[in-house]
Amino acid sequence: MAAVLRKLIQGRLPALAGVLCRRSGNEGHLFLNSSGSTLMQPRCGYSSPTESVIVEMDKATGVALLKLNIPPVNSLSLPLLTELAIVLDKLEMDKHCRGLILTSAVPNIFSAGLNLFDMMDKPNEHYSEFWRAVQEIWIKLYGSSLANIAAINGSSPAGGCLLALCSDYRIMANNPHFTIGLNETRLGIVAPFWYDILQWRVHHPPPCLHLFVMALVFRLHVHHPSAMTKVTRAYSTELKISVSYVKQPINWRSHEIYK
Ligand SMILES: CC/C=C\CCC/C=C/C(=O)SCCNC(=O)CCNC(=O)[C@H](O)C(C)(C)COP(=O)(O)OP(=O)(O)OC[C@H]1O[C@@H](n2cnc3c(N)ncnc32)[C@H](O)[C@@H]1OP(=O)(O)O
Repeated sequence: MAAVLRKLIQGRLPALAGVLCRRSGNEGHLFLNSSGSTLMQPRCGYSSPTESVIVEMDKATGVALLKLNIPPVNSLSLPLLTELAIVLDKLEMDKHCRGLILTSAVPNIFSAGLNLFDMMDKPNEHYSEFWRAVQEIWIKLYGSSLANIAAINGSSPAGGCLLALCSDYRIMANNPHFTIGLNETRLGIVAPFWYDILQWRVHHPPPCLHLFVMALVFRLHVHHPSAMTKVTRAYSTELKISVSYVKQPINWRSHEIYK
């Protein structure tokens, strides 16, 4: 580990971090894994062929539990990012799925962030594909129509922190040995500008909280229609504003950047 970090710090890391790659438009691969075989034979709903993302679907609640399962540290390699993207697409299209919880099957580690070996000594084409895959995960998780929660059950530096920030809610195990944050700046990696957007959302939670409150209001409305009609009307405008904040990076204006 130390040797890898030293090599990166010595400046051999290609200055590709933060470069946003254009989408290649090859979304046709969505239901194939990186080697081209079909994906996700049913196992509690879904599973990825290499089990690098374990999916346990609770049919009663419609909540899918996604466990990253690439020991030793769940580093986000191109194959893992690709499989995760495919699983997310599949869940998004499952009309029984209402939400997902992203966690880790590896003890004490949520994710070590981007795979350092995917960022060194590779041809330029690889870097393009890799950063496109990173960006895709951001778009898919943050832009998901499913409620998503990160259950951070271990250390989660850099890109691991990204996964957590992409979720609607974050819950982290209370363990002083678990770390989270942006250590990648020490390696000279500049997080892309959209990372700021994610941080902004976490540091400015009112819209998200507001949505939560609104969900409760609507629920009350269903059970006590007469009492709640006025309240619901009063909040409906606010709700629209909140939704636009919460899903801000995927509105037409910002989405255009990634076409
Ligand atoms: C931020 C999001 C926005 C945009 C993306 C751009 C910015 C993001 C950049 C990144 O994500 S860069 C990656 C930064 N990540 C790190 O620097 C993590 C470094 N790793 C650690 O801090 C620790 O390994 C640990 C995750 C806390 C786990 O510690 P532990 O003591 O349990 O394990 P150990 O250090 O012995 O590692 C075991 C094994 O795993 C290999 N390893 C660790 N991290 C990575 C990694 N990111 N990529 C590839 N491989 C990794 C490590 O080399 C060891 O392998 P070995 O046994 O063969 O030596």
